[in-house]
Amino acid sequence: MANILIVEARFYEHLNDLLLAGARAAIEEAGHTHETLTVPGALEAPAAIALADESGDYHAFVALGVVIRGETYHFEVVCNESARGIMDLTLTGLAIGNGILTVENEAQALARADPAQLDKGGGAAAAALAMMALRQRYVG
Ligand SMILES: Nc1c(NC[C@H](O)[C@H](O)[C@H](O)CO)[nH]c(=O)[nH]c1=O
Ligand SMILES: CC(=O)[C@@H](O)COP(=O)(O)O
Repeated sequence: MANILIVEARFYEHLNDLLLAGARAAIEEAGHTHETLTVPGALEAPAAIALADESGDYHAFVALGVVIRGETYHFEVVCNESARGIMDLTLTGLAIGNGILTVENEAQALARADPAQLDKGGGAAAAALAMMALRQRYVG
């Protein structure tokens, strides 16, 4: 049994609740345990994962959140830098599934966050578990 940390960037309460439900269901279905850490936004997710990894308590990580385009360039910064930060961590060997949605509007977010629809939270958890298995195979 593995212990998975879900790091949620809680910018939109109702959308994060859906993403969390999907991710938790996928982890429990696979027979693992999970904890949840909440940060203000997607830009804080990579650092939270890096800090939590220092504990040695987690076998994999799932990043969840929703970034919806506003009026300014900040959308690109939040999307690109959170994704880059997570990707950089994966390249150091961490097993991470990225479930941070980057969308144009709330309707797109809802369709993707809802476990009964596209279930991107569950998909991110599945990706984290797949990478954890890969890490266990090659690193031990
Ligand atoms: N606009 C969204 C943000 N913005 C906040 C940043 O992620 C960050 O918390 C802030 O710049 C302070 O460092 N975050 C989201 O997750 N989603 C958004 O739509
Ligand atoms: C993705 C964002 O950071 C966005 O919510 C910010 O909105 P705005 O660009 O209108 O300030």
